[in-house]
Amino acid sequence: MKAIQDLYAAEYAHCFGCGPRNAGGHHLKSYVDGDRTIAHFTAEACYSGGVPNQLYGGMIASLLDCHGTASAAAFLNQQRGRTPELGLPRCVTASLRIDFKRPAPLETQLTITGALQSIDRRKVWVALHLHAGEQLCATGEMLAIELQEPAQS
Ligand SMILES: CCCCCCCCCCCCCCCC(=O)SCCNC(=O)CCNC(=O)[C@H](O)C(C)(C)COP(=O)(O)OP(=O)(O)OC[C@H]1O[C@@H](n2cnc3c(N)ncnc32)[C@H](O)[C@@H]1OP(=O)(O)O
Repeated sequence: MKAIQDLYAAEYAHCFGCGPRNAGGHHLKSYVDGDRTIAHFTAEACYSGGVPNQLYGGMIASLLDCHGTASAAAFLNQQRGRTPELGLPRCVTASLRIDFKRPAPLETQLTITGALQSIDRRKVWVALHLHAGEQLCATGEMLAIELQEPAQS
């Protein structure tokens, strides 16, 4: 199965967190998994927060950010009855609220999931969870917005 990010058009595939065409990026890969989305990521030791073996919060935000917009694009596609191969809507983050519940460990596989909360035209609300094993480390609530097509001249 292809990752959602691998279906982004080439000109929109440069995101630092998940763009396949960003050689220096993190290349997060998100997948549709039934009625939710899922991604896995293992952070190297250099992404430490101030406390030993604690992942930097900005990296947690990055993971939720990229997984959330990919999820929003997939959920919009599903609502419209389109298959991803026909192209994905271009969704960006308008707002992202994060609760840091427990420290997330370094060099350990993390699991990020997304669930659709609601869709109102171009606006998609996604609930996000980040786990290390059974431990819930962070939750997020995202509003992603589909970009409008540029006006034709
Ligand atoms: C051309 C280049 C394209 C590139 C496309 C690539 C896409 C595929 C690759 C994705 C790769 C992964 C990406 C990782 C995730 C990021 O990191 S994305 C980067 C971080 N995010 C940004 O830079 C977004 C910056 N903000 C914006 O560009 C604009 O504010 C937005 C979000 C596009 C919205 O602008 P707009 O289209 O003019 O929409 P606007 O009319 O202001 O608002 C529409 C509706 O949303 C509501 N709304 C807007 N903002 C908010 C908010 N913050 N809170 C609540 N409601 C809001 C409005 O009230 C309005 O509601 P209604 O009146 O319709 O009920």
